Amino acid sequence: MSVSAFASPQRRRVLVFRELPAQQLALLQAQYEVTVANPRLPAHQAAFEAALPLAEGMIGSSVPITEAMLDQAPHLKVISSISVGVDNYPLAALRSRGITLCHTPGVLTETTADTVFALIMASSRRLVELALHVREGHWQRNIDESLFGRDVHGKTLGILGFGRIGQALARRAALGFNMPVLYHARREVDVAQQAPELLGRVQHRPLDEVLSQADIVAAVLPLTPATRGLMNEATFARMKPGAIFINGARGAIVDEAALLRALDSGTLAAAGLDVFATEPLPMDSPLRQHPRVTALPHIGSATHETREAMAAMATRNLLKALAGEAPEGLYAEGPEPL
Ligand SMILES: NC(=O)C1=CN([C@@H]2O[C@H](COP(=O)(O)OP(=O)(O)OC[C@H]3O[C@@H](n4cnc5c(N)ncnc54)[C@H](OP(=O)(O)O)[C@@H]3O)[C@@H](O)[C@H]2O)C=CC1
Ligand SMILES: O=CC(=O)O
Repeated sequence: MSVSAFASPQRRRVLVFRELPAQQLALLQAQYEVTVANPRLPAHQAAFEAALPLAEGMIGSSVPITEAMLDQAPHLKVISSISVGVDNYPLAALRSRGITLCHTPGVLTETTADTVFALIMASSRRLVELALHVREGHWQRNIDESLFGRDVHGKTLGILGFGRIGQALARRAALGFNMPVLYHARREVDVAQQAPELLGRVQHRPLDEVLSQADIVAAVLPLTPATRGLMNEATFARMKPGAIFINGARGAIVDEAALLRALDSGTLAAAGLDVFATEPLPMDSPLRQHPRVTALPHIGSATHETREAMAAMATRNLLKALAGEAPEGLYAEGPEPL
């Protein structure tokens, strides 16, 4: 991505802080003066900072937007995130400054649930480890039980967070793999209304019960002050010995040192992780090389179809909100609605 600006003093300005497909960029350029600059790239930092003072709209993802940045952007009206998660944004500061936040719920739900289920399969059946066994030339005779995995079908799945992605994951597990599902969320979902196909197949339970009864626990809830560090020494200790932990939410909901201890002590048989406290995962993180960790580079929604749909929705959101109309992906809730 190159830093680009198309200057004209009369037009309203938009700052694109992450790559946007050409078609979406063209839609923005048709109406606005557009600067493309990702502040995570050293070569773009100056352009990003130079664009803030006149920007009325911003669109992008994977960049923590700070109050200091908002201080530099007195004309900012809308931020359109190319993500469903909004943990990169200072929600209270946006609210107090009257800046609209948009995100992309829904369009990535099924793809992300696919990824989380793939991590469940990979961790339980040791797919990455065994594929490497073949690739590295170790398959000289039939494998013995030291390389056997664990069944997924019929096992109890615990889901932390039972919104769009949690329910899509539950459908895969309950309807496809005959798995009883226990879920933890602050509110019980009206399954008959919201997901009738899951009636009788999912149960709302307190966190402790989900952790102590599930064979596999998968996290798909937002990162908020209440969920930061939710999985720690004490909560991992409540899990069944030999259980599997999957994180498809955000890295910071997990105390990674406690996760490593749970793996090394045998409390956990394996972990499948799409997200990490620091991304990209640092080269010296023990999670990179751990034999019982399947680590993915935050690819929950990373298919061609879904990333295009997210970029298109985020662009529509930005254009509508800047035009004073109601965007479909308006982020309306605060971080802690209860
Ligand atoms: N790995 C990846 O690439 C991706 C990760 N994600 C992550 O997944 C998250 C969920 O997305 P989505 O399903 O669309 O979101 P939803 O808002 O539809 O669902 C969130 C769920 O989490 C529950 N929840 C919220 N706060 C708490 C809490 N403190 N304790 C327990 N449960 C809580 C909510 O229920 P209630 O409010 O009743 O508690 C709800 O069931 C995103 O915020 C994002 O962080 C999303 C897409 C891709
Ligand atoms: O992590 C991805 C998101 O959309 O949130």
